[in-house]
Amino acid sequence: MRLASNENSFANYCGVYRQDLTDFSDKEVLTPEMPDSERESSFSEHNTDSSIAHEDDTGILIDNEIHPRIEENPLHEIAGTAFGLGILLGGSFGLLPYITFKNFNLYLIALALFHFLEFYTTARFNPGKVTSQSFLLNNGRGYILSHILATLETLVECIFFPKWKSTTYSASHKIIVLSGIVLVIFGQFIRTAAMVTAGRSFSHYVKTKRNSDHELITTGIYAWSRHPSYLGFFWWALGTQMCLLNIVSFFVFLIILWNFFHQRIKFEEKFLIQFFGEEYLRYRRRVPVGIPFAS
Ligand SMILES: C[S@@+](CC[C@H](N)C(=O)[O-])C[C@H]1O[C@@H](n2cnc3c(N)ncnc32)[C@H](O)[C@@H]1O
Repeated sequence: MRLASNENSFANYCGVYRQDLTDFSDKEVLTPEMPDSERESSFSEHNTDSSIAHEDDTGILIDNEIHPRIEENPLHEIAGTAFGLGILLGGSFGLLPYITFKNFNLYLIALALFHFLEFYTTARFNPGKVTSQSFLLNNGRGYILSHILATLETLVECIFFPKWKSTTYSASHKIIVLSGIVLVIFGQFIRTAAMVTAGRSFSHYVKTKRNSDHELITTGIYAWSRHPSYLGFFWWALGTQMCLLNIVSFFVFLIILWNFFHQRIKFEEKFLIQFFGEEYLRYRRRVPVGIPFAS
């Protein structure tokens, strides 16, 4: 007999509202990687029970730890989003020869790839939790505003300070851009590796109740950093701004992200200590986060 989880019941996404990170109420918080997006689902009583059998109309028992729930995965929406990201990726590649400041194309490629991989990795390694929201495009106002700021800064500086955005870089420009590209690749790798390693223990929500399939992960990339997906996102985001030579956005991203992850880690670890007790405390003493001075 197969088991089903209602963790991602459709209702979870219907009542999204903001929550202070210090409010440790009996809810689950969406994992947006930027501030202003501390939303949580109005989880119902189903939210942590992964051992409820679920029968479909034909009487077949469905294991929702393994199979995505169709009502949370509108296929037309997923196909449309994937198509849009593909167009962004392909268009940015295709226009490379025609754009003077090619770094912007690289930024769009990194962005398209990041959001595609969020969904793909969840679908592949954590299918019971995949939903159309797993692209993480709806990652909060702060996230969207930050990328709008980055795009505006790029445009404004391309128009008014073309030398700063020149493609014939000075040595310092070259070092900044190359370091940015390395950070984007490194950050994406760490982020995806974390999602693959954590598998079903990973969720785009901070769990405030332990699921039956939630195990403490301390191996692989989690042996090096205890919050590798946050670490990866942090460096990825800063890397994009270095690649764009965006000074203002770089510092805005740095301040916002550092504050956010500092708070988020404290919040998340309170629950991890509740779930895993001494085992987590020992792990916390042994393994650093990797984001400088964060928790
Ligand atoms: C978006 S994931 C982020 C995981 C981790 N903070 C990271 O950066 O890789 C959030 C969920 O992962 C869970 N989590 C965090 N660290 C974990 C670990 N070492 N083992 C298992 N689950 C973990 C938390 O309970 C939370 O529900």
